[in-house]
Formats: sequence, structure tokens, C-alpha cells
Amino acid sequence: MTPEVFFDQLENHLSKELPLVVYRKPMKSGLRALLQNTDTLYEVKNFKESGFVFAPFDSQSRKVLIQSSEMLELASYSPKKFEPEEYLDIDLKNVGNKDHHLRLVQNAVSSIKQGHLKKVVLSRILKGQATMKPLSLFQRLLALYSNAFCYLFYHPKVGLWLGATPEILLQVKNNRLTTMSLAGTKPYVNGQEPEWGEKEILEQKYVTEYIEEALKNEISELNSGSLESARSGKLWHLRTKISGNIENQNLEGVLEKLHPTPAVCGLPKLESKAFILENEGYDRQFYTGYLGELNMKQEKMRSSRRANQENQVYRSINRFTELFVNLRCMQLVKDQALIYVGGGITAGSDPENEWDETVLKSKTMSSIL
Ligand SMILES: C=C(O[C@@H]1C=C(C(=O)O)C=C[C@H]1O)C(=O)O
Repeated sequence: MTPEVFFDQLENHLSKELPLVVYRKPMKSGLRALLQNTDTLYEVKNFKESGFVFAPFDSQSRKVLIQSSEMLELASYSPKKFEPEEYLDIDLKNVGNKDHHLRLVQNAVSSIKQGHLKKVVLSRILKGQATMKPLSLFQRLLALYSNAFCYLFYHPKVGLWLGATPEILLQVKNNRLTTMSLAGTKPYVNGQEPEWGEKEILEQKYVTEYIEEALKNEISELNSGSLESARSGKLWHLRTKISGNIENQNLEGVLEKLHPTPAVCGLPKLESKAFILENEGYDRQFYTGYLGELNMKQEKMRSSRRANQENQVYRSINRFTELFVNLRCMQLVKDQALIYVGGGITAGSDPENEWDETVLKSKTMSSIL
């Protein structure tokens, strides 16, 4: 299949207002799309389902599933080069005023200092104008962010979302589970690794400790890698990779423990979530939720040749799950682009710096407008 045919089929599906998702995994060149031929809204109930899950921040709300009627694959796709520099100063409007966000951060810092919370992630929306078709915006994402999970999701009963996320929530392949702790942000300047301060080191450490604690009874041989700087577009983050063995494939239990991690919610989990729902002043919907392949089939052709036996080729079918946190994303409502951004607040946070961090993060998506 050629890229033209691939994208024409997606365009045609979107024009019929039918659900679809198209995505590229980090550091891969292939594209995959799942197309659903009815507008039924399927939901994930127990994580035994198979398809593409699109789950909101608030786990009380429904987790949408695209059940593929048809899967399209493009083995390799080279996006047209795109130079965003000239687009970077795009005019974005703040939804909600700056004072509100500064006060929100200040209140969180006070709450942390009083000992009610250790960390809370606070976010907001910026608004821009989309002047291109959604699939053209998606192609720009592909051109800019080769190490992110890039996606476009559409369901007539949910809306249209696009994103390029650097954060893995969970991968499960052959009983091997991988996740990561990602937090702390610095701008990417001249390719130089940043000097990390105490504030970033602490906020990332909280996430690592939380994940280790959450998984310790679910996962055997749990192992945390070393702390590293990870680049994400024009930003750097601190990252620790964490892996282990998941014996009983209890995805529902693991996700219940893991999501939302303090990378997008806070610590303690329930208190910080309540703080967000009470004070942030808007509905995050799918921002800081998670998305990706759930129990997808992978067929492998194996061959075995034993002495005195014919060469046998047989098929084995594995299932795998690969979920990402829905960060660096936007929602398209007609030609309005709503860009969702946030940052982790700890005792050492300065409201103006936190505001600047959200402006910086918004450029990941505003660069494609
Ligand atoms: C909340 C976001 O990002 C998260 C928060 C980070 C931080 O506080 O430094 C860094 C990476 C993500 O875990 C976002 O991009 O909106």
C-alpha cells in the first residue's frame, strides 16, 4: 500500500464520521491504523478486551475502545520534512487567566507546606487555530517527533485528539512488563544535557518510588534502571526505566495501582486527585489519561527442524499491550485547537516558573498549527 492510498482511506473514513485511530510507535517508521465500521462506543470493562484503548484521567469515567473492523499498515513512512521554527510564535490564547493559574500553584505550594500533599500536577488549556486538516497536522507530528508515540484518535461520540507523548505507562510482552518514571522539565538548548536541580530530582524520585511501591506485589524481579536525561522535542525530562515479570497477566489490577501516577496526578494519589478535581477548574477529559494497544495479537512464524523430522513451520500467536500516557496532546473542536499542558508542583515550586513551563510544553503541539 502506498502512503497516498493509506491516507486517502483514512480521510474517507473520517469524512463518514466513523471511529479510527492511526499511530506510530517511538523510533519506528511504520504506521498502523484501526478503523471501526460502526459508530458504536465500545468500552473497556476488565482489560481482557482487544483493540485500542483511549482512557480518561479520571478512572471513574468510561474507557473507550476502538474495536478494529479493519487494520491498515504502512510498513515504512517518511514524512515530508517540516521546519517548525517559523511557526513557533503562533498566537495562542490562554483559556482561563494567568492569575488563576498562579494562585492555583500558590495554593498547592501552601497545601504541600502544611503537609496535606507531597506533590500535585496542575494543568491548563491554551487555544489556537487549526488551519489544516487533522491528518495533515498528524503528518507534521510524525515529521517532528520521531522518539514520541504520535497518534490521531477520532470517535464521533468522543471527539478528535492528536498527540506526541514521550511517556510509556505500560508495556507487556511475553510476561515482561516495562514502565517508566518521567518527571522534571528543562528546555532543550544546543543539544546540551541540562543541570538538574533539587526540585526536579525530588519530583521525579517521588514518581519512581510510587511506581516501585505500586508494582511490588504484582511484579517479580522488579528492576529500576539508572536515572537519565531523556529528550522530548524541545524539552528534557528525567527518566528511570522500570521493568519486571508479570506472571498472572492481571492488567486490570496493575493499571488500577499505576494510573494516575504522580507524573500526572500527585502524592498521595487520592488527596492530590481530589485537589485537582476541586481546584483546577476544568475537565481534563483524556489529557493525562492513557492510550494504546490492548491485548493485540502478534503472529509469529517459527520453524523447527529436529533430527529425523520434517522441517515444520508453525504459527504462534502472542498478545501484547503497549500503553502511553496522554501528554503533549490537543483536542480539535472544529478548527479550534485546545492544547493541554501541566507541570508537577512541589514545596520548591515558583508560580511564575511553573507558568513558563506550561508555555514551553505547549510548543510541542503549537508547532504543528
Ligand atoms: C503534565 C505534563 O508532563 C508531566 C510533568 C512533567 C513535569 O512536571 O516536569 C514532566 C513530564 C510529564 O511527566 C504535561 O506535559 O502536560
